Amino acid sequence: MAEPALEAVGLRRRFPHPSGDVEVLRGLELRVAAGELVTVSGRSGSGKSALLALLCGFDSPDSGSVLLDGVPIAGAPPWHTCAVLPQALGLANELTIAENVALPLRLRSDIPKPSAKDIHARVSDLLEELGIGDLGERYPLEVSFGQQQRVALARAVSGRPRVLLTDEPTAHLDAGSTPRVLRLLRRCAEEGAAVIVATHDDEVHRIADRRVRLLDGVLS
Ligand SMILES: Nc1ncnc2c1ncn2[C@@H]1O[C@H](COP(=O)(O)OP(=O)(O)OP(=O)(O)O)[C@@H](O)[C@H]1O
Repeated sequence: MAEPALEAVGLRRRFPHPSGDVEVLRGLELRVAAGELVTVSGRSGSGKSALLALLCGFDSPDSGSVLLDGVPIAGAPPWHTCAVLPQALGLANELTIAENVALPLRLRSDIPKPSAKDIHARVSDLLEELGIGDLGERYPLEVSFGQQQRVALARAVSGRPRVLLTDEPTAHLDAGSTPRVLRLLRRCAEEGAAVIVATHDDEVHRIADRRVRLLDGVLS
């Protein structure tokens, strides 16, 4: 495999529980190369979301480390480096859908800011591609949860992140929308992102370069 873009080394994470602490991740190892799409399966409660939270720096492991391009992360990296589509979506409800998707492009400070015309074009293309091209001027709470989920995916990918982490990205979609989301995830990998998808959906596993399973706190 090529040098990993994202690497998890010996991740351990324990959570308090009324009947005693539960160690959800027990020395987990994962390496994902740039351009690779990896799906993570595992029963409900096995720790998929907990793993994604560690990989994007929202949470810290009890021991072990997460490396991006060989460098340990300290807190959450910027969106253009590592973007996340969490199950809770995390859209800004006071911004329109188009403004939400434009955020990573507007906030990026490491390169010259794209022009308003380029931002508009990127946002429109993504919304169109995901079948929600007519919703840009609405607010997140004025559309369905499945539509919000696609908005959150568009926002995650708009800044062309090096690493894309998505949690159940097809969970609330109708049959017509799933292929659109799968095509976009695949394209992100083909454009060079390391893509990790936690999912129960066999349709998503079918587009993966590699599938790993989370069981008893480790991947196999
Ligand atoms: N912040 C937390 N505090 C306490 N327990 C937690 C916390 N986060 C996760 N857990 C526990 O860790 C375990 C794994 O949860 P997680 O949400 O990662 O599972 P999952 O595999 O993503 O499940 P699902 O497929 O249902 O989304 C669960 O037992 C959960 O209760």
